[in-house]
Amino acid sequence: MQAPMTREAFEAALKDKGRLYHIHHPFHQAMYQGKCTPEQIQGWVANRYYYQINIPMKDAAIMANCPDIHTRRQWIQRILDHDGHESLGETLGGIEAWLALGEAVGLSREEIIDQRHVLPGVRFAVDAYVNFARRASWQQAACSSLTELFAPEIHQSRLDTWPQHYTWIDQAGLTYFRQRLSQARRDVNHGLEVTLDFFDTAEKQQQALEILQFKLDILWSMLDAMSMAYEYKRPPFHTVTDEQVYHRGLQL
Ligand SMILES: O=C(O)c1cc(C(=O)O)c2c(n1)C(=O)C(=O)c1cc(C(=O)O)[nH]c1-2
Repeated sequence: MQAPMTREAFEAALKDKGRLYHIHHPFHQAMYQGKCTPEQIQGWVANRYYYQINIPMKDAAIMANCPDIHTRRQWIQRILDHDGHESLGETLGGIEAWLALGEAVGLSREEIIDQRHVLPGVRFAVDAYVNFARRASWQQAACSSLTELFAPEIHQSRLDTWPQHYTWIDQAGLTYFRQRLSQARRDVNHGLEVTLDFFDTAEKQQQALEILQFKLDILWSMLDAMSMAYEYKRPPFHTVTDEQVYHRGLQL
């Protein structure tokens, strides 16, 4: 039987996955180089809204599968961060902050909330994440959140480059990215502890790396769908119609 990696080597192997983070996707690279059109930025914000609103449902699914009171007491903070709560004081709930970002880039709240711009490929990728969290053990689902190891850098790159490249965007709208810097660091410390404790055999460690890859695939696939629509001008059904005919989520 193969010996497990040491805790340090396992952590390093997880962090090495950062090479495949969506910060390296051409859509994001163009964004940081100031090459995105207003339509592309708007498309990205409208589509990412679907990710934002599903994160608290994903976290609620993790909590529903978690019998440990101590973990739940900590995990619930993630839901409050996104949904907003009086205890957060001046801090805006993440979903509300994302809507403010949407307005800052020229979208109406209505067109964000009704999901008319959400591409099917983005929807399927995000849904795969939520469904995974429903089916997996809470430790496996916690592991899938570890892309947040790499998220502070991506939020910072928006704060560093947007004001200079996209002067048409009201800077007050960037609050979401500022708030996530500290929230992501706190979340990931907890997620990492859970992962390093739970995945304690060579086999389990490989599974953890595969779970993290699954999540990296989700993030990359979302941007692939956005590239097709907003960069290559090939949104779904473009050979047939100019209308955004795609469904807005089935309420079953
Ligand atoms: O803007 C980004 O590129 C980005 C990436 C990720 C991520 O790596 O999953 C998250 C976020 N943002 C984010 O804002 C966020 O709240 C968040 C929660 C989670 C998660 O998996 O629980 N990921 C992310």
